[in-house]
Amino acid sequence: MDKHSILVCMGWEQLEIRLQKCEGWEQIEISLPNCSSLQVISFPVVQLHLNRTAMRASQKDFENAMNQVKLLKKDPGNEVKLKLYSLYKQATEGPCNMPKPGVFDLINKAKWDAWNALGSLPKETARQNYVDLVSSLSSSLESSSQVEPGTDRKSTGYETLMVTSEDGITKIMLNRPTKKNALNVEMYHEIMHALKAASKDDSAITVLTGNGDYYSSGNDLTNFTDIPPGGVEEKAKNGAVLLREFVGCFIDFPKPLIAWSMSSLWGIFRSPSLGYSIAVYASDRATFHTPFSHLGQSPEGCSSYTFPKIMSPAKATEMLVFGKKLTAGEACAQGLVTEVFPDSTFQKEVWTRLKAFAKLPPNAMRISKEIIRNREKEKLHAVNAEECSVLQGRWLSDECMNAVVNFLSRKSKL
Ligand SMILES: CCCCCCCCCCC/C=C/C(=O)SCCNC(=O)CCNC(=O)[C@H](O)C(C)(C)COP(=O)(O)OP(=O)(O)OC[C@H]1O[C@@H](n2cnc3c(N)ncnc32)[C@H](O)[C@@H]1OP(=O)(O)O
Repeated sequence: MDKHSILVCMGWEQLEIRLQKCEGWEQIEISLPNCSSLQVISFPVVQLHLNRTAMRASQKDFENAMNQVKLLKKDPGNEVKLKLYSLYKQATEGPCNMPKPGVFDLINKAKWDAWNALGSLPKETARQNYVDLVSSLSSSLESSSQVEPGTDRKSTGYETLMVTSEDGITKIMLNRPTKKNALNVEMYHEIMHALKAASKDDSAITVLTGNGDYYSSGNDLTNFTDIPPGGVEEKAKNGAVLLREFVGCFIDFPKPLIAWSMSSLWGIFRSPSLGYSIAVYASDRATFHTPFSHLGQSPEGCSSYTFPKIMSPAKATEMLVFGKKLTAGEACAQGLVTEVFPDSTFQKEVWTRLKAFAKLPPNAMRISKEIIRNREKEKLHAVNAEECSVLQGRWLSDECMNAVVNFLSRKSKL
């Protein structure tokens, strides 16, 4: 009996396949890396040949996969993009042949690390892995886009949120607790989607909150590391467009919006969710922090306009310019928070109030909100545009870059 062994890479796994001839059949033993037992499968010879041919991605498959990547509707995230980049480079140029970028060149260093980590992986295998990865991405993104646009996307339809509707209340909960609910680009888009859906659903009020010990730690600082081919200028421009649209959704949101904060709330999510909510409930252990200057940035979410109006200009300066952190009690005393409850009874107290509010006539609430906010809308959109334009410049500054590098290299925590 003839017996030989080959190693085949499928996706990220390496399989050992042993072949043995057996009267017109070939028997395959597949050894999986994390599995002690061997699986034995018998195929007719002809089928085996077909399968083995199918394992090798052709140049055409590779080119198709490259085109498919350009058509992906949803950002697959930095980690996947780095994998795609490294496999592409390995498949087209072989092992990493670039000098290692400097420590401050975050993006190119991440790319270099990813490519270098592939070592001497053969070009053909890298090509196959690239094709497999793109194919798995296309199918997972297709299945997530099968959700009907405009229909009520429940928790499972979102990657970064949990959205539920009951008792006339739509609850949008940020759901990246391991990252302290930092807002990555996907979360910005999903929040906008969830707000648009909530504005049309049959609930009377909408509640915003966060899962875990942080309501939100603000903008995900790794958003600054994923630089497109157009460079940092293009990144900053896209960031300003995204931020303007994001804040615009809060300005235009028609229903009563209630922020429910049991925990710390930082930066970007704090300004719109406090500035435009008609009520903000906080547990007595919640804190509120806008470290814009610490990060070399400037106010957003219309806070440069709404905070001095809600608080006093002097108190707003302490918060927005000097980054003073407020306790729930202080924020309540200054009008940013509606009411503070002891942590132990917070859920019960707030939920009781929300259920009662949700029974009020929804149209009356919507119209009342409109009349309170409408004459400010134009002004808010103008302030939003101005803040985004100033921030676009700040994102290109050394002050901002250094602050982000310090956080990412764990030199500073605010
Ligand atoms: C050009 C870019 C375009 C972008 C798109 C638009 C952007 C609009 C931006 C508008 C301006 C926004 C301003 C702000 O939001 S300012 C606020 C920014 N936030 C911060 O500075 C907070 C940073 N985080 C911390 O200081 C600490 O994490 C924190 C005190 C919040 C908690 O500390 P703790 O010790 O309890 O927990 P860890 O630090 O271990 O955190 C756990 C993991 O979570 C990650 N994390 C937390 N916060 C962030 C964040 N904001 N961005 C990225 N990652 C975050 C942290 O790294 C840990 O991850 P690992 O477990 O993987 O290490």
